[in-house]
Amino acid sequence: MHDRSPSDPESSSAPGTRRRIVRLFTPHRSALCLVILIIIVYSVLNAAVPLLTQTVFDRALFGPDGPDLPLLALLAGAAAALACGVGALDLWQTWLTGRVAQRVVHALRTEMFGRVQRMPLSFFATERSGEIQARLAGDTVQIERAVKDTLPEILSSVVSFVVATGTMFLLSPALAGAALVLAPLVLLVFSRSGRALERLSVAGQRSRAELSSVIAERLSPGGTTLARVHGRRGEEAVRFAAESERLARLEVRSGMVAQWVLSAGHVFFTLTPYLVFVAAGLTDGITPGTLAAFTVLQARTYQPLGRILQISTDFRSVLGAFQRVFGYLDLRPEPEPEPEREPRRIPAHGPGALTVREVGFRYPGADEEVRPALSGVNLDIPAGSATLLVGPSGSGKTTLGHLLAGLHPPTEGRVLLDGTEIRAPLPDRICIAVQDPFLFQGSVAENLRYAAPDATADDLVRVCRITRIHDRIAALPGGYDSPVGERGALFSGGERQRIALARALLADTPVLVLDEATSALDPITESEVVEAVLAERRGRTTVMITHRFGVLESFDTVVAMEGGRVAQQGARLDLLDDRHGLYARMIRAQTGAG
Ligand SMILES: Nc1ncnc2c1ncn2[C@@H]1O[C@H](COP(=O)(O)OP(=O)(O)OP(=O)(O)O)[C@@H](O)[C@H]1O
Repeated sequence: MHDRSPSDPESSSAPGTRRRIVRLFTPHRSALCLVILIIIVYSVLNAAVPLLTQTVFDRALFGPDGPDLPLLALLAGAAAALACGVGALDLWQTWLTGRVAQRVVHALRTEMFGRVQRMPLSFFATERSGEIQARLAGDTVQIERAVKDTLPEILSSVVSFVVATGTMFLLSPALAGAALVLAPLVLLVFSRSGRALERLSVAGQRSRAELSSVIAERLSPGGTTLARVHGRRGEEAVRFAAESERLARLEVRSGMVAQWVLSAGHVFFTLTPYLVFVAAGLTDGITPGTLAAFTVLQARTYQPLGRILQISTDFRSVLGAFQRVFGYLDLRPEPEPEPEREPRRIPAHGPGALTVREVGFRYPGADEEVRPALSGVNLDIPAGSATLLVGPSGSGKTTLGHLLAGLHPPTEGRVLLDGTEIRAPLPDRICIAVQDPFLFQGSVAENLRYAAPDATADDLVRVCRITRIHDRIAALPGGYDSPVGERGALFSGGERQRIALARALLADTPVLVLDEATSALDPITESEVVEAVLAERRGRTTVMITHRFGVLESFDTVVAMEGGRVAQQGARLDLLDDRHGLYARMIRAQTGAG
């Protein structure tokens, strides 16, 4: 059940991770040094509290001349001032660490987003659903908490431990020795259980990622419909419950290990005062105040010790989160297209001419034994022409359409627009409308204006009239401001396609590729829409990939593909005359003509 993501870390302790984390924080070193300084001062001020307690006991309450109330009042004032100082430092440190945490995580999040955004389309086809979400949202939150809460806590615990131990030795080395005699045993217990907790936490992290992946995929509209249609809701629920139970068992086990550590710590903590009392009995000159101060100080040694070991376990699981984040930062996105050095040359035959030369394409990771999706493709599509791209299923039409739109660079050969090579999408020059279009949560107008933010209301109406969707939108209570729902769920498949096609027209590019962009329409509406798109094309090169080409008569040229190659290319009527050619055979099969 646990599929690995292509960018999963091999292990949470791969070398280099710690160095990269340090580099991440280097720009914030002054803020972090200040945090360390504040924590030291804070801990030293905190350590003064037991000394005040000692003075309260030995001088103000049980001094040689009896209770000294003015001194008690003075000590109370000092305690209040200390508490205020400690509180102010705490605030300052929280603000500083919060700011560093937010800046680091913001930088990581935005860099990851940018990288993933620029990944080839094949990455999104193979990456587990929910994984991107888990890394960008989940892992970064874990890192943020570690920096904001855990890092100051570990620092203050170390300083508290050192200061408290130092104070104990200052007050009485003999009692300090007795108080710390069990410390090595505590260390041993904590480090053993720390390793067990780490293993459990890594397994828990995996299980949570799996759960979020199942939720994202199986509770999507498509996932739930599929489960209902095939009556698999029960199995889905069982699968989810099994993983959830696994996580629950892991959580119980790690809770038990943590509790075992706490209980062991409690035993040591209960025993230690008696060891100190025994040492006090054997040592001369120990006052009740010193003993009272020791009681407070002991808590300040064992508690931070426990926290340090507990937190170091959390830190090890944060290392895993860092590794997963670094895994995405190491992704190799598609290279950005090089900026043009010279202004684009408009060739004599006008803008929008497509040329395909000896193009081959193999999908990343595709088996070398299997034939490539495209091979040896040569095409000349004149500017302003209307071309039908047809062929059997799997013949490479969509792949070629994607190459024309610059969505994939070819693995062999070149695709050119007006003599310039296309290796990346050119939003001002080429637009593609696809079979399963994406509408985002928002209004119809917002979805349309994604292609042209400055489009006027009249522009929206114009393109929607061409794609025969205006009347439907206008009839809605909110008109063009009506919501489209999750992925356009408030519209039918054919309506979604028509809105998306209108959006593509609004981009007003010299080249438009329609990849089965009207496949969900009834044949009559489809031919109406396609004819209108062609009639309004005003010199736009239009390439249409379709299986239902029998009724489309306004196209001047046809390209017929078979097995990743161009089988036929020419004027539509000429290809119709070639009775044994692929196009004529497909037309006959479609229309049932003899
Ligand atoms: N993302 C992908 N990864 C690997 N192989 C792919 C991928 N997409 C398509 N292919 C393969 O490439 C070949 C061409 O597919 P393509 O989608 O271009 O065909 P098509 O002619 O558009 O088919 P259809 O008419 O069924 O839409 C097919 O063999 C297909 O299995």
